[in-house]
Amino acid sequence: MNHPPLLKIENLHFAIGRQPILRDICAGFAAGGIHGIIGPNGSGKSTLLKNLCRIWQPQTGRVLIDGQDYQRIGRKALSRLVTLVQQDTRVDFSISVTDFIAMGRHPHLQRLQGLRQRDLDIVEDALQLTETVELRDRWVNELSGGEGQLVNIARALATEAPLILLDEPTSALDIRHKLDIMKLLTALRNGGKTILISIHDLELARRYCDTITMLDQGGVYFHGPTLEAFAQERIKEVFHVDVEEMPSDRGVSLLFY
Ligand SMILES: Nc1ncnc2c1ncn2[C@@H]1O[C@H](COP(=O)(O)OP(=O)(O)OP(=O)(O)O)[C@@H](O)[C@H]1O
Repeated sequence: MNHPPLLKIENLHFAIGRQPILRDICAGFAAGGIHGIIGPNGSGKSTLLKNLCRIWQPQTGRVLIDGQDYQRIGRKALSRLVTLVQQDTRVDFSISVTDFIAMGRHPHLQRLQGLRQRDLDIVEDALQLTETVELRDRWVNELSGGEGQLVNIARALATEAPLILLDEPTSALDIRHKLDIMKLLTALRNGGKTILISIHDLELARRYCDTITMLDQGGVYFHGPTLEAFAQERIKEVFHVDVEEMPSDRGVSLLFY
């Protein structure tokens, strides 16, 4: 991966009230990669993702998307560049899967404009890519956690945003659905998307992410290639556990103790 960074974070500080949550975050994320954000509970992963799509705004520092300061980008245009798949997929209103995914087209439409054929085609593609075609007429609020997560990703795809942020998309899923999501993200990366994923499962992170950003107490402890991230001393210092890499024919598994 030798692409220039699609996303650059410069000296980002974020506080809630007087409580500093993120401090002096600096990082660059190359286009066309899966970038893992890891760190203990409360280290700031979700808060960082929310700052990167302007749900929350940093008090100081800059976020550059494709070289442009995101504060200078209008809300709709920003939604066409970056989209967040939140952790909680539940909605408290009845909406069909197809209509929910079609909401991803809103940044491309004028106010009160209906969906055009191109929008319907993109929704169809998102259903196909996420293998959710069979769910299309179901109510979103009646889906299982795994189904809901796929539909959420389909909505993100419908935005056509090149930058997709995912907040712990695998945490509530069984092992098969976890692997399905990671394989889907790999396919999207191979298709050119840039993906930032906060993830607790360190084994999945090691296997599927191209780079790792390790947060500790609101700061960046490590930012670089995945294989370097999992050095014993780093894991020990940030997660306070020991780790041993166990190589096998199928890759490397991690033993924590
Ligand atoms: N709305 C809020 N108001 C006040 N403090 C908050 C709010 N949201 C998050 N925080 C605090 O910010 C810090 C970082 O939280 P955040 O959810 O970003 O961490 P995280 O790394 O995603 O955690 P986890 O792995 O448990 O999901 C925590 O100390 C949390 O208590």
